Amino acid sequence: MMNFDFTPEQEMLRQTVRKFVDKEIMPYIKEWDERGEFDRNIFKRLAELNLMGVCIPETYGGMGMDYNSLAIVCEELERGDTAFRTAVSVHTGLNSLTLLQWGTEEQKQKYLVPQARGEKIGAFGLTEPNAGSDVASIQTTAVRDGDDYILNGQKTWISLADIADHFLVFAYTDKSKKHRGISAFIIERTMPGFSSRPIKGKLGIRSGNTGELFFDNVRVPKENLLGEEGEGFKIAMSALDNGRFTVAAGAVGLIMACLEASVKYCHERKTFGKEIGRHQLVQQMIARMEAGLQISRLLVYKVGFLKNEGRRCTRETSLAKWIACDYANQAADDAVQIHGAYGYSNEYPVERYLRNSKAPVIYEGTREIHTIMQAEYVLGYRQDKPLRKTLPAWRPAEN
Ligand SMILES: CCCCCCCC(=O)SCCNC(=O)CCNC(=O)[C@H](O)C(C)(C)COP(=O)(O)OP(=O)(O)OC[C@H]1O[C@@H](n2cnc3c(N)ncnc32)[C@H](O)[C@@H]1OP(=O)(O)O
Repeated sequence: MMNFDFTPEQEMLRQTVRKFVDKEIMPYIKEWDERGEFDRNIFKRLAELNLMGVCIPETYGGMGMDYNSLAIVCEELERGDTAFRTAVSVHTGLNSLTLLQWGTEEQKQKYLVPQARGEKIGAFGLTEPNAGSDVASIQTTAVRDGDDYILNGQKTWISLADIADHFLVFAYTDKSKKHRGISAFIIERTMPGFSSRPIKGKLGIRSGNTGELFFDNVRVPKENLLGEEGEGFKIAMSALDNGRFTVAAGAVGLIMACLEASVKYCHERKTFGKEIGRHQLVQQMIARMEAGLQISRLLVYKVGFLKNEGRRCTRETSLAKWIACDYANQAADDAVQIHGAYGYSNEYPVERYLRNSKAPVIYEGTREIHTIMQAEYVLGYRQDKPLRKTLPAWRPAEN
């Protein structure tokens, strides 16, 4: 059965996040963006609003809502700013859901529960200076030493690098096995030999924290191996399935923001004796934004639906991520164009939208990676195999 209605709980959730964004992000975002600093208080507030583990089961400290509720949170947050949605994507999408899927009961109790409650922040360390799209090229190593592993290497472009308490980190335990020799580890910031530093001078998502991680003989107990040795590549990819879903949902929010600002400006600004909204080439841009919004939303909620059913949806997620981020990038470009010269200044928010819209087209699989994946699926070169551990289907809480 298909149902496009939101539940009263989902509507309430949307209103909660929207109110939070309007009151606690919008008035300050220009200043945070200019300063290029992440406001740590945001996480505290998100935790107070129970938004740090929306779709994590209540038994693990979350709200127990469905996967589309997470999409709603991401949409509304990115309507405020891409950086804050990115933070939630990393904390919940890439980290917490991966712990839920692959973690042992002990790991869930120790790491997932405090993350879902918002007491601790989680992040994800995969990309390296010489390994972005080509994940199997990572050089970080983890060598077994008694009951521990010794990690050495470096990660870059890590969201929340200087903020997170826990990181999922990917390293080779056996280089000879190629991608099947990568393993996943839970690393704590306090482990000796771990350090981080911020990356400065970003085009966009300036109010977010992005940085590098360094592992200098970090001793990690074997209990912190996530999944089995050699399962790291699959764990990273399944984490990206969750992360990309939230990125796509966020892109929907960015299109909403572009439309909101553009519609307002279309009614305010007059040229040739009429509101600019009356000019057909401006209308074309507005129509393209609306089409992008509706198409992207359908793709995102379909992924949420499949996730609720407990079905693997790598293919659908990749499509949603690619299309929604491309539309958001186009919508931001159109929004600046509609605002003309004013769109080029930070007097209006649309220049920030354009700068921000570029990151999601690059991170969590570039536009090019997703284009290739889609072609490979259609041509029959790529098939999704069943996984040893799957993300649990969503079940409504019993009263
Ligand atoms: C802009 C400023 C901020 C920048 C921030 C940057 C930080 C980030 O974005 S974080 C991560 C970004 N990185 C990515 O998104 C990586 C992009 N690359 C990919 O997605 C993949 O490597 C991709 C699609 C190219 C495929 O790689 P490829 O080497 O062909 O692997 P592939 O053959 O498909 O799969 C290898 C194995 O993994 C399994 N696998 C593939 N996908 C999945 C999945 N989704 N779930 C589980 N297992 C999977 C396969 O079944 C296969 O298993 P087996 O070993 O049993 O055969």
